[in-house]
Amino acid sequence: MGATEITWGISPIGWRNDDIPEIGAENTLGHLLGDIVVAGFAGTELGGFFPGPDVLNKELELRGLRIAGQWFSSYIVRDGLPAVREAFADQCRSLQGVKADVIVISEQTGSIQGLDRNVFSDKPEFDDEQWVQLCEGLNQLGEEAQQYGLQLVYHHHMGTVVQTAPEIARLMDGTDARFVHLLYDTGHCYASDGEVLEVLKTHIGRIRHVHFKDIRQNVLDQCRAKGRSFQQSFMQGMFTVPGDGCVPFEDVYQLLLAHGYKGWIIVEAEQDPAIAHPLEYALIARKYIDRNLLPLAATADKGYKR
Ligand SMILES: O=C1C[C@@H](O)[C@H](O)[C@@H](O)C1=O
Ligand SMILES: [Co+2]
Repeated sequence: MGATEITWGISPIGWRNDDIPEIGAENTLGHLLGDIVVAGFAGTELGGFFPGPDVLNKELELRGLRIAGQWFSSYIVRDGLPAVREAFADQCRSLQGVKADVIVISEQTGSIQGLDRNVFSDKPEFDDEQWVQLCEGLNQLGEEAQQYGLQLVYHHHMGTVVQTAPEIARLMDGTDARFVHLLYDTGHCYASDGEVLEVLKTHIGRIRHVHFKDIRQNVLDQCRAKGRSFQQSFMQGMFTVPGDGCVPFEDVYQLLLAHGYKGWIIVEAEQDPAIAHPLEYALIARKYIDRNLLPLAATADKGYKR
C-alpha cells in the first residue's frame, strides 16, 4: 500500500449531540472512545462534553486515538469580528492542546438550524455588504488559526446563510484560499440542493476536511413535504452512516482519491441514539468502508489509513 493520505474518523454526534444535550447523555467519554476503537476508527472530533486537554490527551493516548478538530459557531455579521475573536482564540488554544488539525467554522448569524422553523424553506440570506463582512472576517480568523497550527475549514450547513451550491461558491470566491478552506459535508449537500458531486468537483482544491453523512431518501422526502425543522428532521432519521442511505459514496471517494485528497474523512450521522445504537451504526459504517470504499483506494494505488 502507498503512503497514508486519508485518515478515517467518526464524530461523537451519533452518541451525543451538542445541539440536543439531553439525548445520549448516558454515553460517557470512555464509552464513546471505546466504541471508536472497537469500530476501528483513528479518531474523532471534540464534543461539547469532552474534558480539557490534560484529561483528554491521556484517554486518547491510552487508546491510540487522535482529535481531528471541533465545530465553532461564529456570529461575525451579528456581533462583529472583535467580539468573535476571543472565543475563537480560546477554542484554537484548546484544539492546539489536543494536537487537532482543523477548526470547523459555521456562521450562525440568522441561522435557523436550532429553531422550530422549516429548514427546507426558511434559510437566511445575506445582502452584499454582509457577504463582504463574513468573507473578510473569515480571512482574518483563518490567518489567526494558522498561528495555532490549525486550518480553518468552513462548514456549509442546512438552515444557514452558506447552504446551497451557489452560496458555497460565493464563499469560496470571496475568501482567501491561503486562509479559508472548505469542509465538504455530503449530507448537507444532498439535503440542500443535491449537488453532492458538483460541489466536490468544483471546490476540490479548497477542501481540507470531509464529513461523510448519508441520507435516508424517504425520510428526507417526508421531512421536506411536512416542512420539518432541522432538529425534527435528524431526530426522525434523515441522516445515517455511509452505506445506509442514498449518497453515492463510491463516486465521492473516487473523486477524492483521484484529486489526491489528504486529510480526515469523518463519518458523521446524527440520529437519536435511543433508536440508532451508536456502536451498531459505527460498525455498519466500518463494514461499508472496508468492503466498498477501501478497495477503490487499492485500485487507485492510493494510500489510506484505518
Ligand atoms: O458537522 C456538523 C456539526 C453539527 O453540530 C451539525 O449540526 C451537523 O449537522 C454537522 O454536519
Ligand atoms: Co458536518
